[in-house]
Amino acid sequence: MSDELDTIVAADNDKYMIRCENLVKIYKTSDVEVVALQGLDLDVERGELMAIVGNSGSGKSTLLNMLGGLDKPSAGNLYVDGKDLLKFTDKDYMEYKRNTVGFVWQNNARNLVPYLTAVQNVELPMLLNGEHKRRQKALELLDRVGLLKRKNSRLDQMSGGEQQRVAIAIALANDPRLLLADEPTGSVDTKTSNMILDIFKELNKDEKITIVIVTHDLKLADHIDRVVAIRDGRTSSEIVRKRSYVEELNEMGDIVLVENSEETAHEELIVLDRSGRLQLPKDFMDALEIKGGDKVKVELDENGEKLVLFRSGGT
Ligand SMILES: Nc1ncnc2c1ncn2[C@@H]1O[C@H](COP(=O)(O)OP(=O)(O)OP(=O)(O)O)[C@@H](O)[C@H]1O
Repeated sequence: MSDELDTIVAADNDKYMIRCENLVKIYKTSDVEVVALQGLDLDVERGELMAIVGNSGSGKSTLLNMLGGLDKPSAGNLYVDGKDLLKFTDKDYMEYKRNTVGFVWQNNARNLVPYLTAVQNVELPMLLNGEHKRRQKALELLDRVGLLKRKNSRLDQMSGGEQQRVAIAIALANDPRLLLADEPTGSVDTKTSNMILDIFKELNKDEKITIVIVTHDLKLADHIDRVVAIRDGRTSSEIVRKRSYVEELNEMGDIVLVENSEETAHEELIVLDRSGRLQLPKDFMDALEIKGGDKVKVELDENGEKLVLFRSGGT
């Protein structure tokens, strides 16, 4: 690649917090190979708060593990914060996990030490990083997740939702630019789930942290501007929250017409991959009574504006 092209590509990659191009992950066990990601494309802009949804086994956790630097892709390109993860050495990965990315797991046992207090739990990663002023920062982080009053409670004396908020404080201890959350509301009630989402929204707005949430919780996804669906290890569709007219007016001027406008609509879009391939949503396939491997006919309508798809043999 020429120096000039190199610079352009680097600048382009730098615009995004995450760029996945044709990302492939193959797990090899003694006798089988599982293709968990089969050429996934995904761009996430800096400062975005977005969600990834998909059925069990579609590759969500695999993707999150790649983004978190916990596992290496088998092929494709993966840039996070302008860094090319496929070129990472073990040392680069260690620094990346220490400085760039924070992780909130669904399973608290992975985040937390039950016999330590909330504040001790938050201090722990800073201790490992040799950070000074740990206590003060840990208290600030607990305050940010609304748990300052519970600072001296042992984790096993706290509810699941409170533990999850401590887990968020821990994930923030290294000032990550990217926060990854795997089913963060998986085991909590609706009220707690809303509270956790509010914390993410505040962090995203105030601290400009890019946040990627993997979730099965469609109610949670309803409150997020961009939701990307993964099917069979590929990006299949994208749901974008359309801003309401009232919301746009609210943002334009100093007259607040409506305090809290929830009247927004979501629009589902199918994502074309970089080669122009698309994955049809399952309900469309069911409606046309077609399945994978069938042949279909694709035509443009008379104005050349719309794509029309026919079942093979149909008209
Ligand atoms: N370490 C591994 N070794 C072998 N196969 C794996 C491994 N991890 C994941 N897989 C396989 O890769 C595919 C994608 O799994 P993944 O866990 O990413 O899906 P998921 O969408 O996160 O599912 P869930 O919602 O159930 O967590 C599955 O077929 C799974 O069995």
